[in-house]
Amino acid sequence: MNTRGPLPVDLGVAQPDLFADDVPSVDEHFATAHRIALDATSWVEHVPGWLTGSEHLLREVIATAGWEQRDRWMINRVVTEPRLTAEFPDLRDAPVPALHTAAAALSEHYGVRYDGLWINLYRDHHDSTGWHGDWPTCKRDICTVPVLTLGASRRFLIKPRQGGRSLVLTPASGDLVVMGGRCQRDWRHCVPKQTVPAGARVSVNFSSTFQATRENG
Ligand SMILES: O=C(O)CCC(=O)C(=O)O
Ligand SMILES: [Fe+2]
Repeated sequence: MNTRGPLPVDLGVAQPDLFADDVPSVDEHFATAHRIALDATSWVEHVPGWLTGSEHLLREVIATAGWEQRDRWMINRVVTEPRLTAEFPDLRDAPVPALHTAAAALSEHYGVRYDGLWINLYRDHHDSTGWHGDWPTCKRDICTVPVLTLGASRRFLIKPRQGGRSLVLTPASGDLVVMGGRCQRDWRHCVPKQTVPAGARVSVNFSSTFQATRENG
């Protein structure tokens, strides 16, 4: 069961027009990109400060995305997800022009046509995403998944599917984290709850119909 409607919490964010001179823009050259090889076939890339004007974009996305509180079955009980979600399987339905520009720049750079969005809102430090590999957005062995952070910095962990040490990234507002190669098959990622208070964080996950489709149809 999903419920859609006005934002159920007051996140204390100002209206977008107060930041009208802070127009979001992305670095089409990905000049700060730093790629980490996780193993021979998986990698994660951190692009600090990829988007400028992220506070403006955060407020715009929070105000316009149309958030859902989703529930899901966990074995034998229904659990309310500890975050809000806005999903745009067709990018053309996404309300914020800067996200269209960002998708175009990512498509050009990574050679994947990003034509959809999946947006999470972590209202505060109690919100989280558990360990997972992305599905159904990645049904191919090799997928490139860009995730843009807006707002609070939170820890983003990635560890081998079989278990083992986690790599920790702490993307700040405007940073991009990109998972590539066999990451969604062989690795798991999460954004854990934390005791240290944090304000609102939005993560924009760029999806592609191509990657969400199995190799053999
Ligand atoms: O919030 C993040 O940085 C990651 C979100 C995520 O992994 C997902 O929604 O699949
Ligand atoms: Fe994910």
